[in-house]
Amino acid sequence: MPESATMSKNGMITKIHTRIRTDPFTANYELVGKELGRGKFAVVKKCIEKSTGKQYAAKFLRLRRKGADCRTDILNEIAVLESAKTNPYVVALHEVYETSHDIILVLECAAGGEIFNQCVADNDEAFTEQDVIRLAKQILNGVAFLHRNNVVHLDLKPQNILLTCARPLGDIRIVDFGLSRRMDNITEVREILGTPEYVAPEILNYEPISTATDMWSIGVLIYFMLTGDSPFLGDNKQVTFLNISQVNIDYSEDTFEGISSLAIDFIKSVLVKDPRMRATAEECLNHPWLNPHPHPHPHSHPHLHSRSDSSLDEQETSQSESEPESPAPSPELDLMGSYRTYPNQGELKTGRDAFSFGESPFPTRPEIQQELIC
Ligand SMILES: Nc1ncnc2c1ncn2[C@@H]1O[C@H](COP(=O)(O)OP(=O)(O)OP(=O)(O)O)[C@@H](O)[C@H]1O
Repeated sequence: MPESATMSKNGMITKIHTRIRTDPFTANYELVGKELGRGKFAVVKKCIEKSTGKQYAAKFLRLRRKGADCRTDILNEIAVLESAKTNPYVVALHEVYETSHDIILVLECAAGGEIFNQCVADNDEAFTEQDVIRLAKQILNGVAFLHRNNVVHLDLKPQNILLTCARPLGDIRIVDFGLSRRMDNITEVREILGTPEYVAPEILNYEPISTATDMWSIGVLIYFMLTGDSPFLGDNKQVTFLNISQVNIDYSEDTFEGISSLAIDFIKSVLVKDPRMRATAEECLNHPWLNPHPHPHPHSHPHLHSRSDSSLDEQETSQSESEPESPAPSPELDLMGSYRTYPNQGELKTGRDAFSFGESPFPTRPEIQQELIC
């Protein structure tokens, strides 16, 4: 029986099609190994389906959080996973169980773990720029799919981008749709959501959230994947928020040593304060950085150690084979119908001139500090 509730609250979808099983989870699955991870309200454990011997990740979501019933939030997470089931880069939902305390999402197991680990790894464990290009295309493919379906993720960060395999480097899977929202069910979302380092300026300014909010997080994510540095991270949350609010970014040659100027240009196209001026996921997929270049950058970067077994597929296209119905738009045409051009490498600016304190006022609303989900 499909779940019957259909009401939406603040962009949440609660109509789901997956049957919620109430027979014992442990009758059908065996928990194995240690935890795969945990978040604020969930623990994720590896399990084996007894009937098939297949490995999955069981996400145990507490039904009550801080004394409140969170069933609606969990149904929303399930509904978003269902809506993206044809996209290969969104983690697949296999089954759902309910116990007296938890709802258990049986998910495809992304055995390679979080990309975070490789972002901060040294030398031979770290991503090459070619790795980042391949993985960025996959992330954007998944996010473009969500955005075409009017879904915003709102918590894109390296802990929520997993790998099917770490070595050899596999493919990405986007996880954790706990904060995701449907944009067409609401006129505006004015909630404070996300993780401090990755939140967009409009969130700090208490302005409406849109698909562009995810694009900001993608800019932060790609910066981190390329350099190993979190671009806005300060010594404390206030400094981090100030850096975000003023778009204080280090594009210096030191930080980007050996990284192509096209990569910097890509990041600059999304780390733009005005959400309306940010490149969309589709535009990003058409950015020259992500499309084969006849003269690859010859230098290496200390963080971006070259990997002989890199699984880069230069031929990988921006659109997944599973989405033939969605042809890529013209590279220059954005959703507003206006034209966006990508600057040549020669026009790119690098250096610390991006650092300027005191231009735009930092939001002082006390509730922003309080409400931010950290
Ligand atoms: N399908 C999966 N395969 C392997 N590991 C997973 C899977 N899903 C989640 N994990 C691991 O568990 C961690 C927590 O999962 P997830 O982010 O979905 O939980 P959460 O409680 O919703 O997190 P948050 O508190 O950030 O909202 C992930 O960062 C990841 O390391």
